[in-house]
Amino acid sequence: MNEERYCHSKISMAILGTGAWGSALSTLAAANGYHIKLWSRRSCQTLTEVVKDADIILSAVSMKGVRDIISQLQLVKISPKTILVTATKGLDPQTTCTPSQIWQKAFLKNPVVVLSGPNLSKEIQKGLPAATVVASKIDGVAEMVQLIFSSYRFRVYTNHDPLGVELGGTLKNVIAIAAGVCDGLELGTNAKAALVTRGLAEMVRVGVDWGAQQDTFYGLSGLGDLLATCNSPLSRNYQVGYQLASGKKLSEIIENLEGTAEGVNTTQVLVRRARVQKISIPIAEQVHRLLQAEISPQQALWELMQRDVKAEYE
Ligand SMILES: NC(=O)C1=CN([C@@H]2O[C@H](COP(=O)(O)OP(=O)(O)OC[C@H]3O[C@@H](n4cnc5c(N)ncnc54)[C@H](OP(=O)(O)O)[C@@H]3O)[C@@H](O)[C@H]2O)C=CC1
Ligand SMILES: O=C(CO)COP(=O)(O)O
Repeated sequence: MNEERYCHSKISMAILGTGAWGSALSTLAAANGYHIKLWSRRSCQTLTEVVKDADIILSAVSMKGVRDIISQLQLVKISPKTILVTATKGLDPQTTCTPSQIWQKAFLKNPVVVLSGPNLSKEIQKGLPAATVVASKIDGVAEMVQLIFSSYRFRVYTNHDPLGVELGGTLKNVIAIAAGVCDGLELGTNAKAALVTRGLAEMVRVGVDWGAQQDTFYGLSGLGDLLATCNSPLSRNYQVGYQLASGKKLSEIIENLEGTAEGVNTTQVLVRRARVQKISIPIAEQVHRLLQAEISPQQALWELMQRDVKAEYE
């Protein structure tokens, strides 16, 4: 890594996506004195103008925009030294790939960093304390991104398992929908603890099969994000589940939701992948059937509770 090129006072960063998360991340970096160029589809500046000379390009677009943004960026000549940071928590419906896998395939020579953690953007915008993880396989790259965002109110940890960090943030959205249902049905604290713990077991099974490290799921980007999202009405995914429990239709919930609930798409992709890989994910399967309106929330609970008895670890 060229030290001079990355002298911090000179680092320039472009953030793509000015939704809730892109805006919160730009607030954090700007508070540390970095000059950030923001881009969205509604920007006056072109994407080319915004990413020109950027040392770091951070994408905070929702999953449905990832391929679009990448195609547009491929038309712009970006340096192979430019660090690409992905903050999206979703899965590609066509390939089941994670965003970082898509970014890396499109920009083979560029270092790719995953940023993910228990980061409800509304709390961060209020200045409340939080922590996150930046992960890359390449030494020194995640550390660069760590410095940009670290502050007394935002603690950033590095990690060498980008896939595990990304899958933690992505898969917990499915369990957060189930947690919203659990609270909406007023099933109690015992039920919620069981759901979240067994949900984590499903995340670990899927993640390890995918090639991620098991330990990563017990850290901030896995368990940490699972706890935040399953326990907060600020989470859009939790809201989807909570409102389904009250009898609302999914289409109506999504129409009135502030921002994106990635878990709805992620559930479909996850279930498809788990069936191919023959991985048992009973909670995600019931979330899937509920989102497809094949069963009621009460039936989903019944299906989970009447499964055959088994050992906790097998
Ligand atoms: N909000 C949060 O607390 C957190 C969110 N995340 C993740 O970050 C991602 C974004 O979430 P969030 O900001 O909340 O979502 P929002 O719905 O608030 O914003 C989505 C962003 O994606 C952009 N976008 C969507 N499709 C396209 C496209 N085809 N081309 C260009 N841009 C597109 C939108 O652009 P436009 O404005 O033009 O529609 C908008 O900037 C999600 O994957 C989410 O899971 C991660 C951590 C925390
Ligand atoms: O990922 C998040 C918190 O870490 C945001 O959760 P929601 O997308 O459910 O709002």
